[in-house]
Amino acid sequence: MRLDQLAQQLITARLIGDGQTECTGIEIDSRKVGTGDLFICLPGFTVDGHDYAKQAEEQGAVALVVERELDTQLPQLLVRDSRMAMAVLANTFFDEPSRKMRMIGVTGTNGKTTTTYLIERIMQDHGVNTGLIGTIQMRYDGETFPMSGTTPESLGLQRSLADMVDRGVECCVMEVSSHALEQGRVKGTDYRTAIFTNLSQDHLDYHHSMEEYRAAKGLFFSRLGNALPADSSERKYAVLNADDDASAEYMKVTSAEVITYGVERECDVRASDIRITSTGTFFHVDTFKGSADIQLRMVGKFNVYNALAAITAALIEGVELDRIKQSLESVAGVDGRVEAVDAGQSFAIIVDYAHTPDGLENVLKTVVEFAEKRVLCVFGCGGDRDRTKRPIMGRIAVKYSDIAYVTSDNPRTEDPDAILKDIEAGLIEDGVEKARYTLVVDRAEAIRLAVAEARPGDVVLIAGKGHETYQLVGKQVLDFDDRLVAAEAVRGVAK
Ligand SMILES: CC(=O)N[C@H]1[C@@H](OP(=O)(O)OP(=O)(O)OC[C@H]2O[C@@H](n3ccc(=O)[nH]c3=O)[C@H](O)[C@@H]2O)O[C@H](CO)[C@@H](O)[C@@H]1O[C@H](C)C(=O)N[C@@H](C)C(=O)N[C@H](CCC(=O)O)C(=O)O
Ligand SMILES: Nc1ncnc2c1ncn2[C@@H]1O[C@H](COP(=O)(O)OP(=O)(O)OP(=O)(O)O)[C@@H](O)[C@H]1O
Ligand SMILES: N[C@H](CCC[C@H](N)C(=O)O)C(=O)O
Ligand SMILES: [Mg+2]
Repeated sequence: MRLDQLAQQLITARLIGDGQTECTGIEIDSRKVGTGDLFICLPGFTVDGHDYAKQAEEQGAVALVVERELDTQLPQLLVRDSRMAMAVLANTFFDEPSRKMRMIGVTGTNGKTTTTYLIERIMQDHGVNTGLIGTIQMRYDGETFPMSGTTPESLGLQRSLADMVDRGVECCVMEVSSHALEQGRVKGTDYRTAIFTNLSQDHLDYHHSMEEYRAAKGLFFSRLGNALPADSSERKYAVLNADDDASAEYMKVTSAEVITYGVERECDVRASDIRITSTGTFFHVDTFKGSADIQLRMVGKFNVYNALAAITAALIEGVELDRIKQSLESVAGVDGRVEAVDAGQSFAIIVDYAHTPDGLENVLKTVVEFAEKRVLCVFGCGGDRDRTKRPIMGRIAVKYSDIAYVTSDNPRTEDPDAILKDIEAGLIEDGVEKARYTLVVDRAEAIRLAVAEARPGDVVLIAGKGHETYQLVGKQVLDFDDRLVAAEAVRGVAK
């Protein structure tokens, strides 16, 4: 595509140099630039992409997108915000792929991955070729691709969506994080349905306050339908959790049709008669397309909410309720979410991805319900992330468990001991007795201690890392899988 054609999409951009330049690709990482690429200089959070323009040029870049004019022979497109420009350019370059599929996006603090997996299963079972993008992986057309975060940058996203279209994908269900919304990673992506799961504390390192965090998620609903031409008859849907107070605000800012789901409050898709056991969750659901009894194989009241969100999205897509029921009942679980580890031990071990105060409270409440005896909870808090959630999670862990093993969960560049101390601060403030918890920096050791302590009827809950197969320490990525470490610990104790 010619540079001046791309420039046309940005009315305030200033083109410096030859607009006839043909750009055969777009790139944001100088190390990946190839001949013919347009290199977009992003002022990052750690380094400035403008400093890599020279390297990009040496690797074959033919033009640049910049926020300040650089001293170079290459043609430049001068823009106010290159991250936002990237979203527009990528969407244009890849020919607006989101308009060629049915797009379903899921935002919220917890439950995004689970909800997307449920929707993917229902749509696939219904014969719709469906792609998925989220925390665990991206997958479509029988292939899986690793992910380094939850929602890709706009460039990677549009590239992947275009590939999905080329490979016959008809529907794409994806997680949309608050970081993504705030940074414009999904700008211009045309969603048919936007789902909200819930809002609770997380990421305050990035969003600073709950108000800012709530507003970031609100962008998903206020922008919904904005990409449509005025005369379009295409409908847009905001699927909101009636039991979460933030929904009232999102209802006000969206021009899409609102459909609500929930348990406690009056809503369009409502569950009742919820019964939780150690092997599954039963509920009755009344919808605008009939009623059903559903027996999930997944445990926890929170999974009823995830299922309700998935049911609503699938009803919008025209799937019949009894087909939805069949699909939901066939899902054994999501990788690393309330996943049982069975190494032949006489007590239960559960690995879960709860890494927020609300997530931890929910999973612990669930475990407490079916634990015959004690609950032993191994958990930590991520480094270089929201520090204010640490003492809160500490308090929650001791409130619901008999012994808490406070340990490391991706300390990243922070001092692991200091993170544990931040968690302990909440316990010291509350005067929690020392016998109720222990600080163990080494996560494998913490798991071994919990497993050695466990007796028949107890439950060991290992929270925070779920599907992750690594521990991030400093800049290193070390192999680590809670499920394997727990199974090894059981074998070690048995010896
Ligand atoms: C805070 C944040 O969102 N950071 C993202 C951002 O990093 P950054 O701005 O620091 O990038 P940078 O390293 O400064 O680089 C700036 C530019 O220079 C370029 N560069 C850099 C080095 C070089 O040699 N050559 C070069 O061209 C880079 O490619 C980039 O274009 O852009 C990077 C590249 O796209 C992302 O990988 C990175 O995510 C980091 C890893 C991250 O931790 N993000 C988290 C906070 C995040 O976004 N999480 C949410 C999930 C939240 C949830 O699930 O609840 C997510 O959606 O993933
Ligand atoms: N609807 C929900 N409400 C509250 N907690 C939930 C809900 N669904 C899942 N959880 C808890 O949160 C954890 C993470 O769930 P999931 O991976 O589906 O969320 P996510 O929003 O994708 O997380 P991330 O922001 O890291 O991508 C689960 O392991 C579970 O403990
Ligand atoms: N999407 C979340 C995942 C947290 C997972 C947890 N294991 C941690 O590293 O804190 C984040 O990037 O903040
Ligand atoms: Mg996720």
